[in-house]
Amino acid sequence: MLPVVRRCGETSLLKWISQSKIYKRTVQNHTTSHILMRQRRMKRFPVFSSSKKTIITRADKDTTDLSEFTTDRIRNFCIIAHIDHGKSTLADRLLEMTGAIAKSDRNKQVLDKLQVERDRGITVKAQTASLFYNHQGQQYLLNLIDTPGHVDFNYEVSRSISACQGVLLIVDANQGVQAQTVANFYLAFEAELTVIPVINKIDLKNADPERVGSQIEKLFDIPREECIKISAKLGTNVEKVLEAVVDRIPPPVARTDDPFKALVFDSSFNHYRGVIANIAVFGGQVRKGDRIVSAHLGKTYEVNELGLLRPEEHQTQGLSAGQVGYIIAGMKDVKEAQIGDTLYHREQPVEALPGFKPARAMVFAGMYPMDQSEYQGLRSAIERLTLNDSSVSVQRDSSIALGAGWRLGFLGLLHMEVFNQRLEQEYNASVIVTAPTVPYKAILSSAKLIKEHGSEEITIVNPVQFPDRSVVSEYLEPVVLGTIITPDTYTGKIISLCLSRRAVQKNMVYIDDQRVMMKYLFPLNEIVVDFYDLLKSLSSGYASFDYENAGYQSADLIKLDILLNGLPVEELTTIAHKDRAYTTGKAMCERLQDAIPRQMFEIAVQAAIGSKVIARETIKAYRKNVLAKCYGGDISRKMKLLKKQAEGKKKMRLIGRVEVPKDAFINVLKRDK
Ligand SMILES: Nc1nc2c(ncn2[C@@H]2O[C@H](COP(=O)(O)OP(=O)(O)OP(=O)(O)O)[C@@H](O)[C@H]2O)c(=O)[nH]1
Repeated sequence: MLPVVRRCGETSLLKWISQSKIYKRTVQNHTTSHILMRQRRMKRFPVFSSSKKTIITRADKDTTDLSEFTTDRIRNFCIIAHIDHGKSTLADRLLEMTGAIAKSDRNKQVLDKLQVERDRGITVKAQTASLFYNHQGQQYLLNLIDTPGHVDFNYEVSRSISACQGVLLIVDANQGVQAQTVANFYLAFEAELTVIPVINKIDLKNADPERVGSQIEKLFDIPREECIKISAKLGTNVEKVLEAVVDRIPPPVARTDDPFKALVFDSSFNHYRGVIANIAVFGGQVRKGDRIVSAHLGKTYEVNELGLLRPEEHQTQGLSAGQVGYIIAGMKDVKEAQIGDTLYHREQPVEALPGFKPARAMVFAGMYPMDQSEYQGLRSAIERLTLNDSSVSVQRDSSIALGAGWRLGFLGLLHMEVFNQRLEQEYNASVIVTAPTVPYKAILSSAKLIKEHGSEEITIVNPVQFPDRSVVSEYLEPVVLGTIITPDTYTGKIISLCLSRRAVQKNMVYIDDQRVMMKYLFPLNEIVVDFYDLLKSLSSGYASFDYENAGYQSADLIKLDILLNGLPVEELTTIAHKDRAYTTGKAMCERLQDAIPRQMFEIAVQAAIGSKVIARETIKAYRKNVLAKCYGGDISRKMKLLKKQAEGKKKMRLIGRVEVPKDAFINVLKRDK
């Protein structure tokens, strides 16, 4: 079916937005003019005068007393944007201008602290930094949270938003509004935060801030005059951003004379100091030596240390209502101070804050230690890392080939890779990761099974547990609503790509005279592995993509078994759409053929649906005589070679008589899509 393309003016675009799912979910009782009204209520902002003198000071380093910062002198905000639009660069510049970091640290992206962030050049973890800023003779405490841009780390953005009253929405002056700009805007909008649009990279040759300003006006109903045009790299107009933060973002609503109440919005584990919790104080105050309780476990702790993050830890005498900082209270176990927990004074219990909605895993994979003797070490590494990344779900699992391990749920494939890399870099733990799968569902028809599971509907996160067709009335696959924004020259190619992924077009509109926004309903399985890379390469990097959950749809699914000489290999079992069964099966057989060394007998590698074989490769017989290498009669050399061969065999998994090297086997698993 041919897509309907509309060039639309503001009214039709707004109409379209109002019909879209994201909009409905977000603003059921609002109209876009509410954004305007809300922004106008904060109407202390319209004039930006570059002649306004800004005095920037550095706070006293060691004896910081925050008592002068009553809530009206505090602003909490986060920086949100599409990937690479310059969040971290702007954050650096703000830190530099307010004296939190030295000028010599320019462009070092100090808030990207993790090794994985520096290696990949992306932010994966939200980072907090407190700035002292003198505006019109008044000293302000600004708490900034720099957030990741990639869709896989959206959970970080939504958590950060809960500690803020406003956001800086950064848009690249050349690329314009992109898919994650839209998604992040709605996250802020849903939380009723003040949005300050900032058009960045105006120094670029192809920058077109006017066009971007009109996109922002059309899509978000924010008057274009409210956009601040900056170059974070060169520092141009960044001062205006600081002024706008103070003028436009409302102070937090919190009272110092209420009982102490704080939300743990982030948490990490330090080997020597235990749990370090990042908190937003919603009421009252807390000081060193206070006895506080964690609502989650009901345990009492003594506050050993607290302070601001600037972005390094900077001890203070206390933290009070509206402030954001860190706290260390002798929590030694990762189960303490969970993200979303509420802290309060032992003598003044309060009702717990609502916390966070758990993240919904999009991709599941098995994770196993390389050797079972490393199981305990890996368990504690996973526990500590999930404290810092609470969007990962963990369930114990075991496999015949790989032993005891876990089934982990991630928000996407990049998230899975980053978690794996962090395990290696931060905990020195090397792991085996199995093929990723999306969470399918089945509606059971067998009364016996329904009784066993306690419900008609089951979720399948491990392909081995895929129930047979004979006991199922319907299989369901997860679907997502994808947003693609692209220059219109690439629409033809992108539509073909989407159709090849079983996607159904929902909408297509022009957001300006060259750029198109398309909405497609995708089976999640079709985009999880390589869709984003393909989209980028066929649009020369210009198209952007974001998606949100859109529930489940009925699907013709099958379980695909891989057999070695007739015996099924449990770990290679996958769930596939019926139309994809042959290509997936054939590709896996071919890879397995390459991965298994020849043995003394012929090996049949087969892909099968039930008892029906759909693809086959053969590994020819071969005799590997290690001793043939030994001419002469050196017995010690012969023994060494035999020992080496025996050690090699230990790393083999036996399937029937077939020896499969463990690592080769995993390589097949990893690339089964
Ligand atoms: N020319 C120019 N380049 C900029 C400007 N701001 C940022 N950049 C560059 O854009 C790239 C991305 O900047 P980042 O600050 O890492 O972007 P980000 O939004 O934090 O990226 P993620 O955290 O990965 O989403 C870097 O190469 C920056 O040097 C600017 O004002 N002008």
